[in-house]
Amino acid sequence: MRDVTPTVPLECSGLSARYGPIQVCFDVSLSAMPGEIVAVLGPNGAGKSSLLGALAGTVSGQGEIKLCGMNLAPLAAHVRAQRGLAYVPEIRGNIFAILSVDENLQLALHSLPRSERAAMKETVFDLFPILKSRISTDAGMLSGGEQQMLAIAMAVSRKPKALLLDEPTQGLAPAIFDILEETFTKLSQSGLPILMAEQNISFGARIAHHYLVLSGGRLVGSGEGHELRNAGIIVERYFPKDLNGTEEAFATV
Ligand SMILES: Nc1ncnc2c1ncn2[C@@H]1O[C@H](COP(=O)(O)OP(=O)(O)OP(=O)(O)O)[C@@H](O)[C@H]1O
Repeated sequence: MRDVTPTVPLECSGLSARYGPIQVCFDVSLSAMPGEIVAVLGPNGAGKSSLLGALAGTVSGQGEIKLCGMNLAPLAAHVRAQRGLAYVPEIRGNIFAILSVDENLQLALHSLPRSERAAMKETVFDLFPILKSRISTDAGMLSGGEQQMLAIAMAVSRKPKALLLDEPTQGLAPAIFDILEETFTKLSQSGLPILMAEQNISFGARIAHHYLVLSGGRLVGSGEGHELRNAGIIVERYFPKDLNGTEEAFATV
């Protein structure tokens, strides 16, 4: 009989991450289905960025990583990106400050067939109209929110199969959160799975279908996105001994 099990877009199991001899993530297993937004929550130093880096290939890792059934684990970071795993690092690390918005977008669009580039450019301008009005501005001159929009636009321009977002709201004004919420919701409705590291539980509550909690590099909890509406309960449940410090570490704008 034919196997009709749907292919999971993004999954990993037994994933570790390390910096030289120091291991910082341990035995992490997770998955994101089509159109799902999965938030990875945890305070500073929990290992969220390291986990995303191990998935993207920018941090040394061991374990199984699959993208639509393809084994990514042996592949270098740039090949994982070519295969369709898009990664927006913390602090907009994928944009080039001395290049204009247009030049940055051209770099990302280069991975598409020439015939698809103009339509994709319009798609990203539909997502972020402000970028169209800043087309000739150097990326380094954009506001933090605009830089984040450009970083996401570049990742999306490559028509990825899954999107990794590292703390997309970090350092941004709450007004930008609305734009990001709308964008991530639209992307997920188009079927794109999103794995998002986030310290801001309230932002997670606005968009995540599921959440995972990382502490000390280990997954210690998980649940449905709607549970995040009560951030206090999440903090108390997973970090009861360090409530004050953790409340600060978890922003709840
Ligand atoms: N380049 C590095 N070299 C050595 N250790 C690192 C490096 N980057 C992070 N670490 C350590 O790895 C652990 C996990 O850090 P990581 O940045 O992944 O956590 P995080 O949950 O993303 O925190 P934050 O929200 O502050 O970014 C921490 O103990 C951190 O000090």
